[in-house]
Amino acid sequence: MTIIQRTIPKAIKVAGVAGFAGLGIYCTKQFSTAFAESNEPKPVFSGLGFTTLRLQSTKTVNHNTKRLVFEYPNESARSGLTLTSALLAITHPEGSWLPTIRPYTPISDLDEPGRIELMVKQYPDGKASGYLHSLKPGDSLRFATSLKGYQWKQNEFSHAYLLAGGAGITPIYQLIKGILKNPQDRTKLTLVFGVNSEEDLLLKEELDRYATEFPERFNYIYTVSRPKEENSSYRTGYIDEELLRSTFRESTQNTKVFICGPPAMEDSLRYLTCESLVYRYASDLKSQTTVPGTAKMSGQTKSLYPEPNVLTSSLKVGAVTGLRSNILKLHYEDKATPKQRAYVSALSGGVAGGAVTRLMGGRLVPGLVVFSLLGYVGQSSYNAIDTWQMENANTTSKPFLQRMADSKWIPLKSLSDDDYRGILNEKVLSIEAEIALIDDKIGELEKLKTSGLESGNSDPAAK
Ligand SMILES: Cc1cc2nc3c(=O)[nH]c(=O)nc-3n(C[C@H](O)[C@H](O)[C@H](O)COP(=O)(O)OP(=O)(O)OC[C@H]3O[C@@H](n4cnc5c(N)ncnc54)[C@H](O)[C@@H]3O)c2cc1C
Repeated sequence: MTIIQRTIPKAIKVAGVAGFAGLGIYCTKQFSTAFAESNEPKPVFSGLGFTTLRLQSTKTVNHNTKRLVFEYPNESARSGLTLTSALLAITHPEGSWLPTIRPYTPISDLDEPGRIELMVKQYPDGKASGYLHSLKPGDSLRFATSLKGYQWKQNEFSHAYLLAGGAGITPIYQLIKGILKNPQDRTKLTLVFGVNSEEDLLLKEELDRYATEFPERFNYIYTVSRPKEENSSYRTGYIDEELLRSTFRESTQNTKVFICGPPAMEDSLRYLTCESLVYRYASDLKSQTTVPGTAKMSGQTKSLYPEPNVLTSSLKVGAVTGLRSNILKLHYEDKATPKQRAYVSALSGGVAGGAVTRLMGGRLVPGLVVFSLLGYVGQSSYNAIDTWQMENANTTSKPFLQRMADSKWIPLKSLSDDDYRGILNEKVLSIEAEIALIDDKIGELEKLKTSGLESGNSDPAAK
């Protein structure tokens, strides 16, 4: 903070703050005016903050999956979410003293007024999913802010390949629904949906309906790894390279692959790209031989949501910063010494880092220790740099050559004026001493000359 304060002139800062304030007021006014004009209530998930919704109804889909419908406080309110978004649900699993936060993707129309629907698969010993499955109509659930995934732009790609595994179909389904219901969007979609058994083909009815309604734009392939039916009508096996090679038949220009599924599936598929798969397919057709070489990661493959560690890191940074600035403001009234700042950063890092790590399913103590250390070391380094900068701000900066000469690693020495004067004085003294010696010599010679002359005059024969 200090660095910014020092480098940005006060006038610019004031103008910036005023600008932001103005923009904020303008946006708020525009926003409220728009809603006032249209008589629409404020979107339910607008901005940051918590939202508590009442569970209206539940529906069992299969042995481990349920659909949960939540109602908005105002029946004409809409979600305000965009493609693709998920909601962070705050759950309170039994026996856990800290809440557990997990993202869940709405499967209902994001513009639908009055309600929102989630589809939740329960994992064995799953904390959040177990809690959500235990909820009864009339119970309420709190949501933290919404989580934005890939920001879809209509007609950005001519064809999108969507690879979904298990409950990973929910974000992919939200995308399919949003694209197909937009009459201006002409993107073609191919879904490859991999599940364990036939009963795990979630949202199958809806997907079948879309395939019938939009035969030119939407098609799908279901693949079942452990089919229960003897003569299953579905492809058997995982989503693998062979399946993708037979699916990706189009030119790779302007196509994109989206992946959403269990971490292991995402990891194994991420390294296969649309480009490499089409290339391999084309080469195989020509030569009928296997194309050597491993597929490389490229920008054409995209996970729909940020990596969980990116999400966790952002939450941690946000929590640490918030906690730290509040302690500094409330307890120290923004007058903490550098040492106190280091302690506050360590404390905030530990508490916030530990809590977020725990909330996102990690272990509390390692999170606490690592983040308090990071907080302390980070703040101390900042303090050291800040002190160094302050000291340097008060001294005039030296030219580059002089700084080089000042370095103990360079065998040159830079001279100050006093050093230089001292050396000159030494020289003058030594010259004066030499002059004095020469004077002595001249004196002696003159003496010799006079004494020689005198003796020559009295006894010229001695010469
Ligand atoms: C952006 C996003 C959107 C999501 N949307 C949905 C959704 O709409 N519906 C839905 O049901 N889930 C969705 N999930 C997954 C969800 O957030 C939770 O991860 C899931 O419910 C498990 O949480 P838990 O607390 O019950 O399990 P945990 O207590 O964290 O884990 C219990 C056990 O289940 C295993 N497990 C946890 N998650 C998975 C997984 N994804 N695949 C395989 N095994 C797993 C763990 O390894 C562990 O053994 C989404 C995830 C993300 C990142």
